Amino acid sequence: MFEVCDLTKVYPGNRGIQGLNLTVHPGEVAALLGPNGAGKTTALQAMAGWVTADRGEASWNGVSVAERPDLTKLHMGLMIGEPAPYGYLTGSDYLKLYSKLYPGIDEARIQETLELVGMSRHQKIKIKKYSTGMKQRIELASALLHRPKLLMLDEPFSGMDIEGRREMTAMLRGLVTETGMSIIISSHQVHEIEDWMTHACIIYEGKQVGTSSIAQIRESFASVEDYYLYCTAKERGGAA
Ligand SMILES: Nc1ncnc2c1ncn2[C@@H]1O[C@H](COP(=O)(O)OP(=O)(O)OP(=O)(O)O)[C@@H](O)[C@H]1O
Repeated sequence: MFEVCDLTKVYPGNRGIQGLNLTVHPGEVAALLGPNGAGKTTALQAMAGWVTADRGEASWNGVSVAERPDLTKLHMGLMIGEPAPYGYLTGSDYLKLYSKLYPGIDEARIQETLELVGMSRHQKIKIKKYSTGMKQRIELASALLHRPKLLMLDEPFSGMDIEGRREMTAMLRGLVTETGMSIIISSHQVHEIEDWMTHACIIYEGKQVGTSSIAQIRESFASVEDYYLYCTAKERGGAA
């Protein structure tokens, strides 16, 4: 189980994320939703231990991510920030480089993972020649290489075409169902993840302004988008 308690990272100008609380159990998919600049990426970076939190913590089965990255990172797959930054490497070489971070990843695992993200036939091409969608697929492969129990994804499909988005969401849904992997995902495309997220966490101007299970949302709202609009309008003081 992944737990986030009062997680806070504030940048000059009072921007960032403040007082985030979230619990994600095996097989759950939590969506971070919010407008541009709301603090979703900062929240993911703080949860992953990529930036030092000012306050609060994230923990995996009770072990602090910040204090014991050696224990917790083995269970986490991260796709945050620019995808596949080493343009001079081929796709397969990029995954080989990543494989050194984890024990027991052999060539068969690399090939299986390339297959999962639909990049087998492009693996010998240099990343600098990839489209944005292909870079995102390779980055997703690097996050899945060690078969993490928790995947953190920041706008993972933003550069993908319609087929790519469909293929990757179907693949991830399959992994969640088959392996109990959990996911924390930020996306502006609510409809793409609406039917497989289990929780929505709405972030607005660095604050968590709503968190609810899909079952609860469906009791009162026609869609997650309506819930999102309700939470953000309420925060602006515009909701009834
Ligand atoms: N390293 C940094 N130094 C200073 N300010 C930062 C830094 N990183 C993020 N911020 C600021 O924190 C705020 C939240 O940024 P963040 O990238 O987390 O938002 P976001 O919700 O992911 O936005 P988007 O949907 O556009 O990706 C923004 O105002 C941003 O300018």
